[in-house]
Amino acid sequence: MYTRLSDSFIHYPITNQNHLDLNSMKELPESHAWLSLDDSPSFGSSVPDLVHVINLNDPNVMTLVGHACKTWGVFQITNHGVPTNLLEEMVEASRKLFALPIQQKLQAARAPNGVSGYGVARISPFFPKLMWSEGFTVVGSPYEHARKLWPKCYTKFCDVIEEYKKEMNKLAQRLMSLILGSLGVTMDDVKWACLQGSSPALQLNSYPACPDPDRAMGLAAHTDSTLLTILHQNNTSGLQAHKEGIGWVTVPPIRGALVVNIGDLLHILSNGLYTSVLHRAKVNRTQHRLSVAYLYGPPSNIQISPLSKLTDKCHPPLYRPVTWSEYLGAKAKHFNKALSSVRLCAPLNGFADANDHSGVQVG
Ligand SMILES: O=C(O)CCC(=O)C(=O)O
Ligand SMILES: [Fe+2]
Repeated sequence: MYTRLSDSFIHYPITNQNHLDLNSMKELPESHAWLSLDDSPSFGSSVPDLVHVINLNDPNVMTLVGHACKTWGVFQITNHGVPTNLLEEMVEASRKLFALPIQQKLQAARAPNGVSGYGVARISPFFPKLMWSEGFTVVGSPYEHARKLWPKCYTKFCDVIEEYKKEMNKLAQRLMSLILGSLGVTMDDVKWACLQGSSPALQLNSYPACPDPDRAMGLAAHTDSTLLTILHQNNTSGLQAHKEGIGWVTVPPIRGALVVNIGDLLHILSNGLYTSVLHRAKVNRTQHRLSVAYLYGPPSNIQISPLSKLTDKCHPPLYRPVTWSEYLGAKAKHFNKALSSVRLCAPLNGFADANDHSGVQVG
């Protein structure tokens, strides 16, 4: 069994990475033209209750966070303490990276069965069409790949990445403490929660302006294989979350706010009480959209299983213990059925795991 994050995809290489230079395309190629974007939302005649915006200084913050985790699995946060200039510097560093010529970016290409480097979305093999996006993943130190991008001046990029990871780690731990608190559990009950996440990943996403955005998909529907993800969507609309009974809802960018997604591992940890949110990114005709996702998980040697405080005779554990990298492997193999693949007992309704989203059209 692999416990190192970098080994997660060793058996699941992406063999056919089609590296088109999207920035130079005047038309949408057939390879990127999606037949159905499942846009049939949305709110009918009633006004939906929108993705919550939570002020982290609110005296009621724990209750608000718990409610958002239960009902949506996604929320936005303000007063999060991450300096604005660091958020801006991170976006500028990404902009510089994605503005490099494609041949240069390919110098730092992710190995077919690796996790770090430049490449297409890891979920691409599950879809018949390609996505209108490019990505750069950092697990561990960014130096090796950054040196290939900028042989002489990679230090600034690496410094920004390291500083960003440091700040995000602080914030992720604060959020974990609130989330656990809202479940009636303390950080002391979950010893590993106070430790540094194993090797949290940073995912830089680039969605160039698209000549035919209604038929293109930036990042197809998926849940994150994390405990939680902190997303900076840089004032450009594109992120949508799916809510049962409502459909796809845009998570509007709010200046200075960050988006928090609940991931599959938190769904497991909470024994299904908190929902991992299905989300996707759309593209637009005029703006190049950049986003930065901080993917936070448990330390690599820790097996995640439903918290014992949340289980009893009437609420048996629904999932078997699984490490982060083992779960990433399950995701690479089963994609939207990964949760079912680690499920111990069938849901009471006899259907597939509600959080597997098998019934939602993800393509
Ligand atoms: O770009 C976005 O808004 C979403 C990115 C995302 O979902 C991811 O990186 O996992
Ligand atoms: Fe995501």
